[in-house]
Amino acid sequence: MEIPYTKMHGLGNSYIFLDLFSFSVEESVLVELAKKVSDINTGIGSDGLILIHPTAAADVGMRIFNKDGSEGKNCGNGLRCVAKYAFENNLVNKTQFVIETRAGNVTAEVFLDGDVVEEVTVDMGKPTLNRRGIPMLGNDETVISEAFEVSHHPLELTAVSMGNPHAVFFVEDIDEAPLYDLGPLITNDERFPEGVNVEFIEIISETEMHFRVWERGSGVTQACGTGACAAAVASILNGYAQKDTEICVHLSGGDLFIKWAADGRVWMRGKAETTTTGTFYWKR
Ligand SMILES: N[C@H](CCC[C@H](N)C(=O)O)C(=O)O
Repeated sequence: MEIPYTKMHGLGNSYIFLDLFSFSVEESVLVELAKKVSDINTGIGSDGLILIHPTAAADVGMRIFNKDGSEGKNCGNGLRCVAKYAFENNLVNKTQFVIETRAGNVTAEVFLDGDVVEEVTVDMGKPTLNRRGIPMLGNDETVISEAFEVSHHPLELTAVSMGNPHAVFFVEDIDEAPLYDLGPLITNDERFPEGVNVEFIEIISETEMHFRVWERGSGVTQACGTGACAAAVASILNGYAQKDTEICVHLSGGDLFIKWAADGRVWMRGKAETTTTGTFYWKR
């Protein structure tokens, strides 16, 4: 099977993109294909697979599959790449358009340098904060700096969904964050029935933070756009930052700018880059 693809990344969070406006792939092979293309040795190498597909519900649709083949419902870095791809490949003929995700529709706006998309802003919509909406076991309250012990480590959890679940923890020193020790335990913790993306945050100021992530289904990645949104929301919920102010989130792969507006909607601004295009020869 010869599969045309484009590899793109948002701050080093890379995906293999398939353009289903001009190519079709069977639903039944997607999980296996996501694992295959993500593998650096026998595939292409990425944090997962993203489909850009036609949809009656929006200008373009996006589906994201993690490195382990599991399907996520949203992907901030992926959305900025989809917006860049859609504009540069004439899937849309405007600079502001709607992208359908499994978590609902979002609006993206591309900003050009010549005829190349340099930066993308996405209105990510409103976060979900009640436990059942995360989803997380327990009463249907919000989870803000709640005691959360894992493997005898006492932590304080703030839970936020951006259409996908995030467990946010604040640490004094980001370089001491227990990302590799506790990330894999928390992501599969039974208190999160659908698993969870795990973020460790070091607050620098009201408008700046350091950020590391263990992603559900992909492990440690260079960046996570929905995670950065969740981190900004969590920092405001805990009184470390303010609404209506752009917060610079320093991820391993670069900076994202997040604002939780007074109307409750979360805005994400950042770059998206094309790495390469090619053909993946898949011997099933
Ligand atoms: N890297 C993505 C998030 C992937 C989320 C996925 N790991 C899941 O929710 O299962 C981002 O930039 O938002």
